Amino acid sequence: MNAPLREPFSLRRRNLSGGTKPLTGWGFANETDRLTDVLLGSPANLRHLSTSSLSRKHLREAPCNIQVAQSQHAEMVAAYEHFGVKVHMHAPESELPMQVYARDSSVMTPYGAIITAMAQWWRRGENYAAIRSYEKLGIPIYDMVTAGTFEGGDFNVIEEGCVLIGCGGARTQEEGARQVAGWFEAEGWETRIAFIDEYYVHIDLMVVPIAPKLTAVCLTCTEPGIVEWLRAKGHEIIDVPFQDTMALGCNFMSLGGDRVIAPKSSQALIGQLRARGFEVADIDMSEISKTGGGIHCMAQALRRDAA
Ligand SMILES: NC(=O)NCCC[C@H](N)C(=O)O
Repeated sequence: MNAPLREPFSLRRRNLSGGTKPLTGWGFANETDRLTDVLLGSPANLRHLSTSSLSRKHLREAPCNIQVAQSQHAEMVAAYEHFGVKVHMHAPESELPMQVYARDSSVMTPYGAIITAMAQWWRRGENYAAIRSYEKLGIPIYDMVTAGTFEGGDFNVIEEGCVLIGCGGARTQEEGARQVAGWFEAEGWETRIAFIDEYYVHIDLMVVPIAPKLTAVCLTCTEPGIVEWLRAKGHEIIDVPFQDTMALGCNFMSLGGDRVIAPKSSQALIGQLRARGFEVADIDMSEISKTGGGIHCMAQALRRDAA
């Protein structure tokens, strides 16, 4: 495999009128291409905070055992390494209790990274830490969200040149969603905004790509219009039951090449994937997910190679 080609780091690589050139050494066209490099966050400073209805429920009933959560995260890291994926880590900062959710503070695109605009004050510093991470990695910034808030779990590349943007209001605001959509429309992409209830936090709780034209969706909570749109594009859908979805069971990571890292509790999804011949690394994420996110929320794909 060729080493990523270096291009000078910059804070705005985006061509303002569109037509930005894709990076050569980083990024990806499809969320289902072969993952070679992933950016993760350390759980060293993880705290179980009242961040969403989902995390609050566990705070009330049985708060997260942080040590167990950290060992579950280590198992997830080992799974990436087992599959030959190079793991890059944000430098942990003690002031950032949710840095483990590396999906949200930035978004990797074919043109460079977007620095998002976190909604909750205790996560805002993650955006600055992410700029430092990309500088260290030598990955230029495509642009930074300036119109309201936008979180990376709401940027969902459905297929090459097509993005579904979640907008629940509390995390990603419509202003932020429309700013990002506008950038990608200028690049010639198809964009679609999915308005979701803030209870679900981000769109990647309920819609996650598995393989080309194969997408996991929680049909119970996803707008029928979004499901029809996916089907009209020829996507086959694996339905993830509502209860599993609320336990982050639809929040897994496609590694490409029919390989997936998924939470052990998501038995219906795992059964369907194995029946189709997928290799699934199933990891017990039950403790760490009490803090409100899953495997997809914890990962930012930095590079994927097309088959
Ligand atoms: N993409 C995601 O859904 N991320 C999960 C973030 C969980 C974190 N506790 C939060 O509420 O911000």
